[in-house]
Amino acid sequence: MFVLTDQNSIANHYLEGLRDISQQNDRLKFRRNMERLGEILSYELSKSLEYDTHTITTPLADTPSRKLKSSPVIIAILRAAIPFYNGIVNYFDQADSGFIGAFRKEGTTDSEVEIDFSYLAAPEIEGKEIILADPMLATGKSLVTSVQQLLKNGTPKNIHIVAAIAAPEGLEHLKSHLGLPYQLWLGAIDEKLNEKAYIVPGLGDAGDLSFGPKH
Ligand SMILES: O=c1cc[nH]c(=O)[nH]1
Repeated sequence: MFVLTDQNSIANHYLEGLRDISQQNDRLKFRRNMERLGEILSYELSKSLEYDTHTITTPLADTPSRKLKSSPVIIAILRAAIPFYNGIVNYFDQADSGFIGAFRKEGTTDSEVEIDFSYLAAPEIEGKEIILADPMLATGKSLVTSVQQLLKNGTPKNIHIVAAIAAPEGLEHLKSHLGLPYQLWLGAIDEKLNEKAYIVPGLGDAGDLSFGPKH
């Protein structure tokens, strides 16, 4: 498991920008900070993938260069993941992408959160490295539901779960329910979920802060 806040890096400034209520009134800045975290976590994740060495030709000479063995497939859980996804696809810029509409029903508490699954548009994933972008890993239920739906498109080789902030309850839920090999790439692990299944201290509602409140 990789956690950005374990390290001294500029990524901590971007995470602070996402969390700090005095900076949250700027939607462009919020989305850009989410995108930056997507980019930085993608870079860290990229070190775990397999590469081939091949020879390229510069204007002056031949030289060896490393190339990804195969491009991962990026899956974004709508809608909060869109800016985070943009950061990931900025780095894996030739990847196939898929989109999932899975959201929790309003008014439910942590213990009774129900996931409404409404949309899947994803490529074949058989034998592929999957990058699943879920910026706020709260209960983990929409993530597990998303993976179950994705399995209609094949069985992946490996799943990289990328989140800006995760709750311990969500990480436990993945451990007991995912049933496939996975790696975690996280901005931070926070303290807990509150009674409405929001991450505490967290940052609030990532979808609303990026795009405005839902009606
Ligand atoms: O705290 C949370 C949990 C889920 N989704 C969010 O946007 N925030």
